[in-house]
Amino acid sequence: MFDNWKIFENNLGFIPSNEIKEKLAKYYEILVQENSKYNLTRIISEDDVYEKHFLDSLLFTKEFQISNQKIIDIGTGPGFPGIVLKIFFPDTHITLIDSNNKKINFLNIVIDKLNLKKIEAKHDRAEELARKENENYDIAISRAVAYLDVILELVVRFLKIDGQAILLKGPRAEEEIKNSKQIEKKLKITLVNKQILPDTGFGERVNLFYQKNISTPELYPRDYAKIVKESGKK
Ligand SMILES: C[S@@+](CC[C@H](N)C(=O)[O-])C[C@H]1O[C@@H](n2cnc3c(N)ncnc32)[C@H](O)[C@@H]1O
Repeated sequence: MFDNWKIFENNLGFIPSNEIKEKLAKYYEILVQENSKYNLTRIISEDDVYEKHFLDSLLFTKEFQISNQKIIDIGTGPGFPGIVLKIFFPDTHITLIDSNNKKINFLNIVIDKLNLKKIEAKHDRAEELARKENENYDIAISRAVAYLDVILELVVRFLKIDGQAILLKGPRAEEEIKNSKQIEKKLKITLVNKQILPDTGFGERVNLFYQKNISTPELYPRDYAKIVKESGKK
């Protein structure tokens, strides 16, 4: 049974309620049970999942309010950060999207067994769903999905005007910003905040916050092969 709640208190400023703890425990149990069937994560020890997946999914909320927001988690995989955000902030409306249908099947089991509300899991590619849903979300969030220039193009059309993209990144974020081919100018999105979190034992985390101020030009997102080719990275 996970008991290092001190690390949550140190990093978030509070210890989760019993109701949240119960939901996290159930989520962890399903993750372990279903991992081999759905090929979800290589990190599986209890402490690691709580610290490197659950806590890491939440660190940005120290500086950023998400209550009542309409959020899409792009390339959510086993539900990071989307399921964790739903457990901690039940009043948000969350859409999870992933191009791998196995992950969606797993997420539907979690949603059902944890009895989560105002959350849905969609099987689609971000670049295709973005055109169908067009400028429909307050926040588009993504963790560990693609190189900076690629992920920016995948997320931008989901956002309403004035919406924010939040990219949860690791220690290579600075290098990705430096090597960026300035796609944000074309996408009409601006880096407004950079949250650099100290290394608490699982590597430095860098969360990037982008603001969209005007409508996304019709050209974007382009098809995936084109995006990747132009950025030079996956
Ligand atoms: C490395 S995993 C990260 C999963 C999760 N966000 C995490 O932090 O553990 C990347 C996920 O993005 C999904 N993905 C990659 N490209 C995508 C796209 N164009 N549209 C939707 N999902 C995509 C993959 O199927 C995979 O589940």
